[in-house]
Amino acid sequence: MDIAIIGASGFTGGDLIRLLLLHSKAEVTCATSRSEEGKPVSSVHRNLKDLTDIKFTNPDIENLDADFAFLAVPHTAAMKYAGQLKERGIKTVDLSADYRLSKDIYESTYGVEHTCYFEAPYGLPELHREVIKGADFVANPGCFPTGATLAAAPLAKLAHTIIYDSKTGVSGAGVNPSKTNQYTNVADNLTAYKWTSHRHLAEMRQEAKFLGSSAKCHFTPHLLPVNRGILTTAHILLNEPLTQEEVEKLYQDRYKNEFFVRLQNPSLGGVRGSNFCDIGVESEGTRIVAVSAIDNLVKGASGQAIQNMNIMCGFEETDGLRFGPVFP
Ligand SMILES: NC(=O)C1=CN([C@@H]2O[C@H](COP(=O)(O)OP(=O)(O)OC[C@H]3O[C@@H](n4cnc5c(N)ncnc54)[C@H](OP(=O)(O)O)[C@@H]3O)[C@@H](O)[C@H]2O)C=CC1
Ligand SMILES: CC(=O)N[C@@H](CCC(=O)OP(=O)(O)O)C(=O)O
Repeated sequence: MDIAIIGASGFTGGDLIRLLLLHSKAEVTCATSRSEEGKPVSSVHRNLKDLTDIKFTNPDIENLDADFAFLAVPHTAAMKYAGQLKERGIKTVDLSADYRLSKDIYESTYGVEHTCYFEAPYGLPELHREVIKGADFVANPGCFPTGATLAAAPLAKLAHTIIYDSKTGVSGAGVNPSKTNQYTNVADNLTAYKWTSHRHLAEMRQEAKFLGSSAKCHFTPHLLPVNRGILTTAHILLNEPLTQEEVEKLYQDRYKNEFFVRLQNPSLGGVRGSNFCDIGVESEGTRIVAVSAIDNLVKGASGQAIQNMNIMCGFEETDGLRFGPVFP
């Protein structure tokens, strides 16, 4: 199956190419970048030298010759390509935020008009696998909402409040340098940002609601001086207390058939480079602390996008993704 990656010179585009090298049925035949047009992919993604010989091209959906596409471009750019891909019948996973929310919530959260809106399944397979199966366009979740929602899902319905406290690696900010992600701000440092107003809160609330929860959700992200990974501590405040045994059973039951969710003490090093989400949970009666760890570029983006492609195309769900994290 021929794959096109729109926005292939960025961090998620690079990881899509790297991961798809391992896929048994997919081959990347088109990788776009406007700024790197004509250059070999491996001259930008140097980790891929001698592993791919394709060159960057300009995005041109009208003449695109591919069976499947990934949109790995910033939000608001994705909506410029999505309609055309749909019209051309090219199945697509969009890694941006453009199709994750309802139109009105998207517009109020992102402060822009959505010029090409249609509904798409929210691509968190552990919650939405059945609707992803029949879809031709899937909205890949945000990195923070992936780790946060998986951490709280087994208890969401029983909670009155959920507080997500996340620490993220810097690659979450994309490849372009900025004041926030420059070395002097990040190295040897730890800061909170968008303390009460991060745009991913809308996704977390949407998914809590989907799980039948009426809990109030809150979220504060922190920038950590590492390249990859998100560790989320979810404080789940319950109406009625649960024992440690009861809580563990709820998590085991919920995730017993989920290959990419592992119940063990989570750490960034324990999932780095892989599509796993590791979750640990501890009860303090009416306060349950659930901690999750993901690699933001893999389960938080490109790996989950391939997991969604596998489900959409009827492939083995773990194809291209069945490998261990890099540790130490
Ligand atoms: N980084 C992460 O951890 C995560 C990212 N995401 C989302 O995935 C998407 C990609 O993220 P990331 O790889 O980090 O972003 P980067 O900024 O690293 O890369 C963006 C890519 O999109 C291309 N691009 C930018 N603007 C346009 C445009 N208007 N039209 C066509 N191509 C464009 C760029 O190349 P060029 O400008 O040369 O064309 C580049 O290849 C974003 O929507 C991001 O929010 C989601 C989850 C996690
Ligand atoms: C460190 C950092 O800046 N992280 C980004 C993560 C967002 C992201 O990548 O998710 P989207 O797909 O919704 O853009 C942020 O906090 O905005």
